[in-house]
Amino acid sequence: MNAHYSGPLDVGGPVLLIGAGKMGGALLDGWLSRGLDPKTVFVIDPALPDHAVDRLIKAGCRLAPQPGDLSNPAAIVIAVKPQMAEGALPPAAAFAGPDTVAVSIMAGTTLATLSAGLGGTVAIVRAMPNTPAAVGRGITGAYASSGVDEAKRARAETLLKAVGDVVWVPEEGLIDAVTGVSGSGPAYVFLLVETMAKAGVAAGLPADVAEKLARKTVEGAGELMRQSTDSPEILRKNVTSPNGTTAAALEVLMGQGGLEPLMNRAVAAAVKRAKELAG
Ligand SMILES: NC(=O)C1=CN([C@@H]2O[C@H](COP(=O)(O)OP(=O)(O)OC[C@H]3O[C@@H](n4cnc5c(N)ncnc54)[C@H](O)[C@@H]3O)[C@@H](O)[C@H]2O)C=CC1
Ligand SMILES: O=C(O)[C@@H]1CCC=N1
Repeated sequence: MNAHYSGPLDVGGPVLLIGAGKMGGALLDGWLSRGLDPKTVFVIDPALPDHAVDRLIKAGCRLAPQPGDLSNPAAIVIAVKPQMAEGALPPAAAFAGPDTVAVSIMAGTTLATLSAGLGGTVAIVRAMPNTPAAVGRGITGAYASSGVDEAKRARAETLLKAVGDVVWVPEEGLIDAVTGVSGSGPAYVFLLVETMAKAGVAAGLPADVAEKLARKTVEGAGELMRQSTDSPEILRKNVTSPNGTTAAALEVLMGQGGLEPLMNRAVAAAVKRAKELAG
């Protein structure tokens, strides 16, 4: 649970969510579980499956607002795929007003594109959350454009903190680096579990045992890191007996062609793709 938030969530006005898929849905769940009044939450998502629509209606959110239902909301959160931005920006522009902060979580989509699509006058925050947001343990990197005043920045932060922690970056371009490290990062960790399990099978373990060992190792190591004040480097050294088994494994992982150059290439590829998505 996020330690930085207390009291029912309130951003002083309605919130419009455009795109309620994996990330938009996780944000929405976070807002509602933190006490945001569902009657103040409007959702536009024309392709939501029926069960998701039913859930939103049961929760008390308002779907597919028409002009007249909503204007000048406190926040508009845009959570569609970057390739779908063209369809999402016109409704956002239609509902936005002088008091609105627009928060885009779309990878790659630049402030220039967002600003053009929103009519040039809307205050915009670019944010990059990650999927642990679904369990309130996300990390979001955010950048506020020059038109975002303190109150709007705080409002964006309140919405993003409902699903975890927030760090602000000083330049828009750094959002691509955030995407490469933490936005996409959960996939790297899940791949680590998959590959550890496969290596366990190669070492002779039954598949279910190997998966359990790999999964619980990453869960436990993550929790240990969370609860500890030691750096990841110290925690690693604590596992590593001189001349022992871990040292033997780390010689491979930390040697030439090991994890560091591989991770550098992986993150660089994600950053490059984010820039390509910008068009
Ligand atoms: N999945 C992830 O790990 C992360 C995703 N993101 C960003 O979040 C955004 C959404 O990604 P996901 O939630 O994974 O995708 P998703 O496909 O689960 O959700 C996108 C939703 O947008 C809806 N949609 C499409 N066109 C629309 C329109 N014109 N108006 C309203 N709704 C529309 C779709 O029906 C769908 O429910 C992307 O831009 C992605 O870059 C950011 C951080 C992490
Ligand atoms: O893969 C993607 O493009 C999105 C952005 C970060 C995580 N998922």
